[in-house]
Amino acid sequence: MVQVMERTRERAGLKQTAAPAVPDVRPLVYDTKLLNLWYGNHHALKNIDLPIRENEVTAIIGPSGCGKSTYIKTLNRMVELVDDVRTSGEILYRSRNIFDRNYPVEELRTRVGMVFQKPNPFPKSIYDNVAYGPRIHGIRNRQILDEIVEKSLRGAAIWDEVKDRLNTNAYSLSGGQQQRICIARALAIEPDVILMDEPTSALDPISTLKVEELVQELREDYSIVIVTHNMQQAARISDRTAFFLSGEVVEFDETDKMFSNPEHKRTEDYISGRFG
Ligand SMILES: Nc1ncnc2c1ncn2[C@@H]1O[C@H](COP(=O)(O)OP(=O)(O)OP(=O)(O)O)[C@@H](O)[C@H]1O
Repeated sequence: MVQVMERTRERAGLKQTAAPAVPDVRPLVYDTKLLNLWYGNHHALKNIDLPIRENEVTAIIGPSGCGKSTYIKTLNRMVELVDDVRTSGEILYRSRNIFDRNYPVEELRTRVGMVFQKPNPFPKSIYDNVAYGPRIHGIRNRQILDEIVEKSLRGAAIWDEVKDRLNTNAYSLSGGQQQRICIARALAIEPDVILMDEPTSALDPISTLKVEELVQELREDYSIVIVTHNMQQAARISDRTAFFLSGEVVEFDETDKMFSNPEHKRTEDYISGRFG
């Protein structure tokens, strides 16, 4: 078993990049308490307890259909866009329950940006894609917008590649570049948290590497929750990992610990590739 773990870690490049031990003291951004979610009669999330801490990358892993996307979409209440969804329990964001009747969901979505599996830029120029959110929030001053666009594109590590063609349609970019434009678009609203739902699954290996490096850098300023099918990716870039199975959190721990010495047999079987 130890050998299998070692191989997983080696494949993940963990020996070179292992993050230092994660202190348990960073403030909570989210605290999920006994969260249950049903799509109609289908019980998709079961008694989820999960803390998410500031300036950390929290990875959500698990086999297809285990509830990863559902969970991440619950964090910004996007899941409510689906008909016939019911929840119980609490998700505290900065100590306030986002399910409270009078919780301002629009405000939540300005604090919590999201990047999806497939790059989904608008059919607009690179500039307009990034300026979209700030404009919605009423910023019209061109100089301020220019500054936001540049800062966001720099933050998404794509400024140098696009600075001479900001008026080009974002669709003309490669998939990997489009995904970084989408990350810049998320950064432009100055979020507190960035949710990423399999952000590299549609990208080639080089673009994947760029997005992974970017996630590492963004951790300095943001708290990141990333859903990934790719265990090596979770091992490479996250501080903590939650392993979901059939709608439950089987194990949640520091990533290094989970990948070297998992607590539960089901985690060990999954990360060593025995199922999923
Ligand atoms: N809109 C929906 N209506 C009904 N059931 C749904 C809906 N979306 C997801 N489900 C079900 O909820 C469960 C969890 O789905 P979810 O998409 O969260 O899983 P996942 O772990 O993200 O899967 P994948 O890795 O394949 O994307 C699955 O059984 C799925 O079929």
